[in-house]
Amino acid sequence: MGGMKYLLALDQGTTSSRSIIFDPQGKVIAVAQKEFTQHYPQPGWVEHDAEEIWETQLKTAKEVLKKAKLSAKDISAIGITNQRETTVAWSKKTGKPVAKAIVWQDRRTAKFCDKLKAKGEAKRIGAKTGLVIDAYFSATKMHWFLQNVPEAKALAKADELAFGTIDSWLLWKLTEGQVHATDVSNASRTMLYNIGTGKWDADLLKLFGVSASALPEVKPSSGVFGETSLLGGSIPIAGIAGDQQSALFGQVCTQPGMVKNTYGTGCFMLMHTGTKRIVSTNNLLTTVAWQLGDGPMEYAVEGSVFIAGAVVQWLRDGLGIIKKSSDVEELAASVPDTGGVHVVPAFAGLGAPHWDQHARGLICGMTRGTTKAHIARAALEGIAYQVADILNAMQADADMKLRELRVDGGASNNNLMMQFQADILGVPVVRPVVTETTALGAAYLAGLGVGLWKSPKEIASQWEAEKRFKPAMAPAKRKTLMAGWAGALERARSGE
Ligand SMILES: Nc1ncnc2c1ncn2[C@@H]1O[C@H](COP(=O)(O)OP(=O)(O)O)[C@@H](O)[C@H]1O
Ligand SMILES: O=P(O)(O)OC[C@H](O)CO
Repeated sequence: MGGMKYLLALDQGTTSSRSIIFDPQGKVIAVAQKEFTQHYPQPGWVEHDAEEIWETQLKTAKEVLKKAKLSAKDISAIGITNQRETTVAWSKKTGKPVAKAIVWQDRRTAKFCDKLKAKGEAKRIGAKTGLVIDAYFSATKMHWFLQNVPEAKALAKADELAFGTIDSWLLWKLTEGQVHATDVSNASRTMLYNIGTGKWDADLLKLFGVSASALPEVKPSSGVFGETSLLGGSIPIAGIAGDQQSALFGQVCTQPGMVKNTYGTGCFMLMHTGTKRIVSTNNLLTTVAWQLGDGPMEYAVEGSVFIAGAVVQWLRDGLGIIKKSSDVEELAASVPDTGGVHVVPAFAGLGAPHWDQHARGLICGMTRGTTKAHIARAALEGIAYQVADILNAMQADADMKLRELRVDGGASNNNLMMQFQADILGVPVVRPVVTETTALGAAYLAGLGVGLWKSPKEIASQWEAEKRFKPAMAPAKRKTLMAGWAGALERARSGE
């Protein structure tokens, strides 16, 4: 493949490490993927071995080059995109992690979060970071390391401790300990970064006991971070973004008001708001979308649903009513509606816009005629209703009506669910040809970082729709169904 240069995206997700090579037209050339171990040492705890993350990531990067029959000299730049918030603590001297990484889903700091809320910290933290107080974000995880891991405490005292989200950890390993940096989008998920000033916030560092010297340098999402020589030649690392922001970029939602929703294990909906920082009055998060080179900081509002595709896994593994995830569509389509059944998949509490840590899942509205098909259909609709709650909150925050919703992620392949989503939203749902949008976003950022393109405008024409789902439900029916969902949701809530 002489002459042409390619982009390599490293997509480090919650359950697997992936590497994808794209050509300059944004077409996938090759993919390599490796799952890694999830550690659940106690109820509510979720950990990853940072060394295993690095090893699987490096392996897939080498493998994807082999598959594509390319070498380092054929790659213009590397882009990193990652599961967000997950926190690694390591020694700057030895480069070794002091403990397992604490994953974004880990709830061990929920009590500490309750204390912070009781102390009335929500307003100050919200104003500085755009986040709500929740165990989800990195700051309380860093605090936990400092309180509970003696080596972290000792290294912090000697000024030899490094903290980082997964992007920083991979960058450190790729540059063999030369670069300790992160990008603005990942920094914005730590709860230590002031998204207005663009700096680590001194008050918050004090509140969580973290010293600035342990934190990575914050840089634009696109631009050269460093170089790696581990793939058989020197390659610049020129783009970094958290996976949801990266998917927003890969969906080319680069104009204010454009929205994407990713249907994976959970759902993450982001609306680009340009250089304007919208403060949600409906319990959504304000987050940094990206910063391109020396351009301005761009923002997004975000709603996160903790359980989406995971409810389909539960139908498969918990109830055993389907063999594989994709079977759910045929089963659900075998009945014309749910027969009044609702499934509220609040297995891990409720995320945005409800933020109820203690809510639990339920199935309601069953009659003697209810079958597994009704339950399967209601489970899919339960995903779509949660997304509708978020979009309604977003439209209220931005005071606008959405023109179309761009979708991606494994569960977006479900046509029945996508049609119901369009129906219940009253907004067209559009699925692109390239659904590897997370990795594509990182490739785009890296390409911009080395000047392969001059601006996102040059990339916009690469986005192409594969299927468009048009809303076909009468508004009165939509209203009745949404009211039914609201009733079910109320029953699932903890009353906290
Ligand atoms: N056809 C389908 N219908 C509904 N859900 C599906 C379908 N195919 C896959 N899923 C769900 O999508 C999720 C996998 O999507 P993926 O984007 O790979 O997730 P993640 O990146 O969070 O691991 C799983 O939870 C799976 O149950
Ligand atoms: O790794 P994913 O795709 O499940 O995404 C995780 C999110 O970034 C968590 O905020």
